[in-house]
Amino acid sequence: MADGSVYLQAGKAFHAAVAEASRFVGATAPNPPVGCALLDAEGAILAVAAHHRAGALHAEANALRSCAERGLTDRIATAIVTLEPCNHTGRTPPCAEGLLATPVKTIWIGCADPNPKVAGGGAARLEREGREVRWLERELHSVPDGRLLLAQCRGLIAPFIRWSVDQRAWLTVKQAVNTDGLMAPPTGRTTFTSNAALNLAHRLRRATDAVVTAGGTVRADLPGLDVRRIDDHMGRKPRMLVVCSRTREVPQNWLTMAERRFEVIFSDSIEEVPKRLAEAGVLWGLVEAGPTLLGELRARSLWDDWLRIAVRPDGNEDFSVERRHEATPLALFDELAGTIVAGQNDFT
Ligand SMILES: NC(=O)C1=CN([C@@H]2O[C@H](COP(=O)(O)OP(=O)(O)OC[C@H]3O[C@@H](n4cnc5c(N)ncnc54)[C@H](OP(=O)(O)O)[C@@H]3O)[C@@H](O)[C@H]2O)C=CC1
Ligand SMILES: Nc1c(N[C@@H]2O[C@H](COP(=O)(O)O)[C@@H](O)[C@H]2O)[nH]c(=O)[nH]c1=O
Repeated sequence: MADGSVYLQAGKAFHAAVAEASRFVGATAPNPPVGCALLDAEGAILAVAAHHRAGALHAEANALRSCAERGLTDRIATAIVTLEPCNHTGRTPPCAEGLLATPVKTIWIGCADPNPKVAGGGAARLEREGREVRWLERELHSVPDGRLLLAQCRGLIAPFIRWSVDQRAWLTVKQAVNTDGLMAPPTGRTTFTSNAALNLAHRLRRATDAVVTAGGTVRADLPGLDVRRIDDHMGRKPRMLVVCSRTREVPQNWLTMAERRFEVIFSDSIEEVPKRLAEAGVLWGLVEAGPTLLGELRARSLWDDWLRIAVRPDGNEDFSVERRHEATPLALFDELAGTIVAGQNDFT
């Protein structure tokens, strides 16, 4: 096969693997979401699969099983993985071994595994056995949408890295701003953004492990903070956490909150919040709070990325993303990915 079509097929398969992994973002903690596509020698996709939840099969194992069930194992020529295959036995057997049990010739890897137990080991194991390992990062300009796909592969694991390396939850702030530059909705309402923006907000809720709000918003809005507006929400219910200071009184809506199974994080010091969330098992938290908490998070650089939805006087909206790291899980959302890839080096 000519190199051009190899790149075309790899790009297509990376898109499929990222899309499948994205469906399980928010369901795999404390593991990262991972996707895998297996291709035949002509570049046709034989199977696409993802890791569904901790303890369940890894993406590669799931895709291999799908091929085995249909008698297609002998046709596997290329594997596309969003994350380097593992080579250690954890809750499941090593994926590198699973791949080595097939005739796979080439393994394309989206990004290296930051887990010190894997870190380069999976790729090295495959190469030692004579299989070709190709890193998306090194062939970005040849693979169609290479930069977008790399941003998405890195975005899939960004909260996991923050959690496992820094023991902190990844915090995405979502802030809606009206034409006056203010965040308060009109009386009697809890939101003021368009359906498109609210749909995105609910997809973000579905993808995150917890929605984080604060005492002021609970008192003003008694927010639901649940996942609606999405058909394919797969029963996802992010935890709902409320940040309160110990020194102030417990929000007066406490009883209703308790019925809705809110959890309260009392925090003497706001600096502790990302760490406290990580301890509570949250890899990725979506902050939907008012200007007081947002001001505190910003002043102390306690956020990882910041999505601002600004309503313009003509009623349209501008979506902008600020980020403090090169990788961001917001790259997984179609309406934000373009801005993120365009401003690839534009982070603090
Ligand atoms: N447009 C938008 O995107 C959004 C708008 N809103 C709007 O925001 C308004 C409410 O905002 P606001 O009153 O500023 O309230 P916040 O939601 O920012 O909550 C403030 C509360 O957070 C807690 N808190 C603040 N700082 C700390 C700290 N250092 N340590 C621990 N806890 C802390 C305190 O809770 P406590 O007092 O309980 O101790 C404080 O009262 C509402 O009108 C709501 O509709 C809300 C969310 C999103
Ligand atoms: N105002 C505002 C938002 N505000 C957030 O959404 C909460 C209401 O959501 P729910 O209780 O699920 O209906 C509200 O309390 C606040 O946390 N979100 C937005 O996408 N757009 C908006 O204009």
